[in-house]
Amino acid sequence: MKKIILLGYMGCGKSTIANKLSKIIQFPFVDLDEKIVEKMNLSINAIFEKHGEIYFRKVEHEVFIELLNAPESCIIGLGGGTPCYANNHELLKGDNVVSIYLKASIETLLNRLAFNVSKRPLIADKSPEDMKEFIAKHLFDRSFYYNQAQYKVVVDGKTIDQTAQDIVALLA
Ligand SMILES: Nc1ncnc2c1ncn2[C@@H]1O[C@H](COP(=O)(O)OP(=O)(O)OP(=O)(O)O)[C@@H](O)[C@H]1O
Ligand SMILES: O=C(O)C1=C[C@@H](O)[C@@H](O)[C@H](O)C1
Ligand SMILES: [Mg+2]
Repeated sequence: MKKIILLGYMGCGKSTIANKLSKIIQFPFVDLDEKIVEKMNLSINAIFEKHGEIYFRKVEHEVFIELLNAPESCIIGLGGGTPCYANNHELLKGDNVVSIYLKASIETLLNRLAFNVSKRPLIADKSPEDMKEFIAKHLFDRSFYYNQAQYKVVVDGKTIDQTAQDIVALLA
């Protein structure tokens, strides 16, 4: 049983790359955010609105543990904040775990998030002018946790296929 964990900031491409990788290595892909939505029967936005972020982080931790303990091999796409709360970063080095930080520059993140903020409650209210500064600070705060991953793959300027192939090479 092997768990391949993709982590990184919102918009770095965790879900997109995990979907691609899943087709190449024939491991199922499980998206932690989607599992949380399924379990709570609420959107991520609605969980934040109704219950608040602290509650979201508690559920996120529980669902992450459930996925790690599931018997089958799979690719797990974490939420952008998962490694930064509830000591989840300590779970990135466990037995049978391969954790990979998809590292994106602020410019790449801005481009990829530009038309996609509404489903991401932490940035939904940011104006385009404020976004760059917010991401720069947030990424700085979170980098310590992201850097706890076993591997780092830089995604800037790469196609989805190239990043997926970089990961395949790591896993070989
Ligand atoms: N080369 C690329 N690699 C990955 N994603 C890309 C690439 N080029 C464009 N994208 C786009 O970037 C956007 C963000 O990707 P994605 O939703 O997979 O990020 P994420 O890390 O899962 O974000 P979140 O943490 O918010 O779930 C998507 O719209 C995706 O299509
Ligand atoms: O970066 C974050 O803290 C988040 C990222 C998303 O994947 C969701 O897990 C949620 O919107 C919080
Ligand atoms: Mg995602």
